[in-house]
Amino acid sequence: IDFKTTMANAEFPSIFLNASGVNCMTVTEMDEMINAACTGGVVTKSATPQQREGNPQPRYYQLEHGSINSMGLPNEGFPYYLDYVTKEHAKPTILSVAGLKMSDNIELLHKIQASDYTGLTELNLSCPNVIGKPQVAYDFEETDALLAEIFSFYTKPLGVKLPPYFDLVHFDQMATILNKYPLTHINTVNSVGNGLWIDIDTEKVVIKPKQGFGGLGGTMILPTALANVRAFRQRLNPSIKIIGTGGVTSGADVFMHLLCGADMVSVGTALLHEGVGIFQRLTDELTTIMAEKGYTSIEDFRGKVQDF
Ligand SMILES: O=C(O)c1[nH]c(=O)[nH]c(=O)c1I
Repeated sequence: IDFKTTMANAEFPSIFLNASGVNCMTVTEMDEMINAACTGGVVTKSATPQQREGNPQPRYYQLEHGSINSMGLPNEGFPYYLDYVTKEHAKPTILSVAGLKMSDNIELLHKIQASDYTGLTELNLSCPNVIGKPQVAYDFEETDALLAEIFSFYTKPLGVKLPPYFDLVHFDQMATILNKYPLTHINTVNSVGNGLWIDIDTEKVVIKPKQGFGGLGGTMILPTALANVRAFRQRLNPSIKIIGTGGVTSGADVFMHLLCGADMVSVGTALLHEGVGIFQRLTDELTTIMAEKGYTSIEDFRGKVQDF
């Protein structure tokens, strides 16, 4: 079965991507993603104007059913990633950017607009771990104003990375804003912000930054991720594609994201845990499920989850 898909001007040989932040910090990691079997391409670590060390360690911790992180946007800096994505690669790239303030985002997108890069860009509106900075995408007015400013000059393919929402009215309000703009895609969900975990032997939190508060990923956020994929698929213009992210560890999880309407699926926590071999496993497991059900194409079931 062929899992290739197209978003904007990019043909992805597979529906699978890394979740930004995992396996995408350096050229070595990004090349590994591109060269791995069954990947569609690579999403870069969210880039800030300058290189950043990020938060003090430990800043990532693997839990029994997922992960918690407060990385603090460590990255090699925008020029590093723009240079990488502007080069020729065997598969498409998505350049993720995350300003620390509105003017950063505008500045970064002006630079991409002026650059030779013609691929997809993803504006991360949902980093939960920059100390003192609220997530832009939880401020509807700011998000609307930012997108209005960006699309007054930006003409290249652009998507946004969204945090999870937990209120149906918020889905309505955010979708109404997003539908105003010629976005290529949304990527939903980012980590579930500001969870907390404790080691009861030491009675200490498990990560150092932010008194142990960090974004949650992995299996435990799959129901939240599925709800966000379905809610936005129901509300967004069909022209806006969806990368489903959150909680994927098996072919069955991929199948559920696709039933909710995802066009592509990205993997974070499980990729960090298993390595890039996971994409062959997810492909094999999804293929088995489809064969058992008599599906020959993803389009036979994508977005067709049934109400009870
Ligand atoms: O702490 C991070 O670097 C981070 N961590 C996340 O879980 N999501 C994000 O978008 C980011 I930029």
